[in-house]
Amino acid sequence: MDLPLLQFDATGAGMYSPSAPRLSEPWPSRAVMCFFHEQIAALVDRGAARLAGRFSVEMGGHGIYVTEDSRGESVAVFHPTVGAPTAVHHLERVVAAGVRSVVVCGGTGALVPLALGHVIVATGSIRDEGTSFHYAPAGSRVDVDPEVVGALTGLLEEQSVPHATGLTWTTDAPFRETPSKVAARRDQGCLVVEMEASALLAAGRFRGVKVGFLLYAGDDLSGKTWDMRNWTASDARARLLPLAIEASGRI
Ligand SMILES: O=P(O)(O)O[C@H]1O[C@H](CO)[C@@H](O)[C@H]1O
Ligand SMILES: O=c1cc[nH]c(=O)[nH]1
Repeated sequence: MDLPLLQFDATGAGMYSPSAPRLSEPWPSRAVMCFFHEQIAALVDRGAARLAGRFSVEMGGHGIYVTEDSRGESVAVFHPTVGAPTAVHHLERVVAAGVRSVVVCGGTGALVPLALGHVIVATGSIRDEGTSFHYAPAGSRVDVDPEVVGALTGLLEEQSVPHATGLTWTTDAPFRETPSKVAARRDQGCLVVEMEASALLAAGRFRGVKVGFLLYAGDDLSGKTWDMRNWTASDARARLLPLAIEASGRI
């Protein structure tokens, strides 16, 4: 089949390259991609993070914040918008700025019975999106670096945070999560579904950057019918952002 997505070009450089967003202070070498707008706002409200720059207006003009971990080291925090192409666009821009390790904290749909808010450390992802195919040869799966998984689970164990480890299904089309696809991904070993992980992993590897994921179980797709579980109000979000900030110094 003459599918353009199968024509990965391993050697070609892009005709143009990502540029670094300007910051009002030096760019940290670590970042947290946080999908929880309200938790970034809360961090700023309590004076723990400051606005230091913005992404371009075309990409939504999201703020780029700088905070510190428990050792006083700087970490950039930003929302990467929803979906693989724009998440990777934001990753490319921060890598151009010198970021070398990224922890993603986000929500997912549970494909297996998992309590709302249960934390999942992704060990890899099924590539059911298009963006990763521009960064890695065609294949069904991309794995997280086992050392990154170990660093994240180590932190969670230290802090007594119950968690599961396993695969995530990254889809471009959340409204096409059909019962048979859910069953097929579950049979492949996926615990959860989200929209960015495999693309971020492939792009991170292509650029030589470490990427890890602290996710939580949100809405429930493990039964016969979908249960929203009011998942975007889960208190896991407030717990995950500080853990991700700390974890970015461990991967
Ligand atoms: O709630 P967040 O963490 O954005 O993550 C999941 O939810 C969004 C889809 O509703 C996608 O971004 C998906 O990855
Ligand atoms: O991508 C996603 C995220 C949460 N829940 C879903 O069903 N899909």
